[in-house]
Amino acid sequence: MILVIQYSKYRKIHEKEIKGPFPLPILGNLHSFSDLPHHDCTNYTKKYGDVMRIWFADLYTVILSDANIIRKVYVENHENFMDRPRIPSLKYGTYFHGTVASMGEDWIRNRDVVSRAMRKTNIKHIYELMDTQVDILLRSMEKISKDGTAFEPRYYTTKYTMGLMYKFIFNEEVDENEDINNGDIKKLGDLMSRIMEDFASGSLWDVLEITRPLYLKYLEMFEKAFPILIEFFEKRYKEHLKTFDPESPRDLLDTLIAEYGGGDPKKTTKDDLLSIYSSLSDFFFAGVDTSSTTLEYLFLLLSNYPEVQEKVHDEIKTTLKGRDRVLLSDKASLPYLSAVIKETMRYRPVTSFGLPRTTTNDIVIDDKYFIPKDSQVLINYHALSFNEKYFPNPHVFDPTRFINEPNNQAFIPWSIGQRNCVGMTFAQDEIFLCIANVLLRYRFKSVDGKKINEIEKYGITTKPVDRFNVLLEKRA
Ligand code: HEM
Repeated sequence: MILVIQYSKYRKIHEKEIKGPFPLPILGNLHSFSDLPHHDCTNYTKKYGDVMRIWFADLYTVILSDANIIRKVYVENHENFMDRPRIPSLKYGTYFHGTVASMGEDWIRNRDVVSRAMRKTNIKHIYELMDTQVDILLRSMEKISKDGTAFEPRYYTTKYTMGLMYKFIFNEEVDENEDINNGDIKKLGDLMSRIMEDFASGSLWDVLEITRPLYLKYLEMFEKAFPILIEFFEKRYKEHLKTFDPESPRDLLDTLIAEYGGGDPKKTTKDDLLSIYSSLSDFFFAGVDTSSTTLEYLFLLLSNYPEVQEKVHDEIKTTLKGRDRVLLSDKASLPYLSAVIKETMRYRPVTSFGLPRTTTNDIVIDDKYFIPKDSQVLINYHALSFNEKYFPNPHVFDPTRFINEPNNQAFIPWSIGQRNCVGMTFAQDEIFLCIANVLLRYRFKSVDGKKINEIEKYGITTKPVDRFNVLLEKRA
């Protein structure tokens, strides 16, 4: 009986149905995935094309690997694709509030609030925060290079982006000597990973209909990560209210307080509070690991390609004409560095499938592809990055491709359209300021003189599979 129900689901649904591999009952196509599912999907494109269908157990999923189609879907048909799939883990991890998880009118309002909040949190102030964090990182590097010990990029790039986010969100300092592998920061990171892991990297329980009632019951009874996170944010919310001045917001939390009721218990609803707490959680979730992993890959690839590292150092040195600090205003004068950052993000995209979207109505895209209502839609960043049509010789790490074509329309690591990454400029600036100032002062290389393993490990953010160290050499 189950088999009949399962297979009736897989029947042909439209003459313009999207092609994909043959599914099995219950698991759909999940059985065919290895521990690098984004690579598996890239391989499937050879047979099924740049728009294909995969059954994630019971969830009909459309995977896009072509920049023109992605534009047609995410920009031209934004309204039909702006929501996120209503999967159980997202429900119990966010109560569908905040920026990442809200839908429809709620999302439109929240996105507007958050975008204004980011603009209002005085831009100059944000740059000063970034500068301070760069200083902290450079002091750690100075000490490590003097001691002659090895430098672990993952630890220090995470400390850099986490320190920045703490200050940006709560106006709180992360102590320079604090070990982020312990204490409050570790607790916060673990909670957020638990909440977002299933949503961002996929979980069988979320997509199996047969076990859904049990799974929902389980989450209702035992999933306590989001309530604990709420307590963490609520404590800071109350602290902020004691000294809150709507005329001079100190941080993101202040600007969200001002936007959602100004802290007045009569004006601030329960929903408003959830929107504030969930938005704070989103910024930690979406803004820490993504940027730190991009920086980690920069350390890895520049160690593996020393000629690129020397060239980019020379460009910075020549441009600065004796100054000892790279400023954001130097960005336009450093095209090779910009190209290196872009090529790193192309060669090793940190979000394998971006964040999932869903369809509000049946739709035919480009007169070719039928996408049914309630499908999950993903971008395969790996396939897009290695699509020869847009990036010739894609398996070669070659920053000059972005010198020749700085505005390559297929380079969209922050997604596109109205629901793209709200932290894009923030991320671009923090990555640029950090790596430029490091490269000005240090040469780095692998510890054993061999190439560092470039293979990635799939996850919420896709990181280098091995933690690695580099040796630092202070430049004259
Ligand atoms: C290398 C760094 C980053 C990359 C590659 C990246 C990429 C992305 C992508 C692909 C999405 C999904 C957009 C979609 O649904 O189409 C996204 C969403 C988002 N990102 Fe980023 N991101 C980065 C850094 C940041 C930073 C630093 C912040 C915060 C300051 C941030 C905040 C967000 C938020 C809040 C969303 C949800 C937007 C919404 O649903 O409206 N991201 N990001």
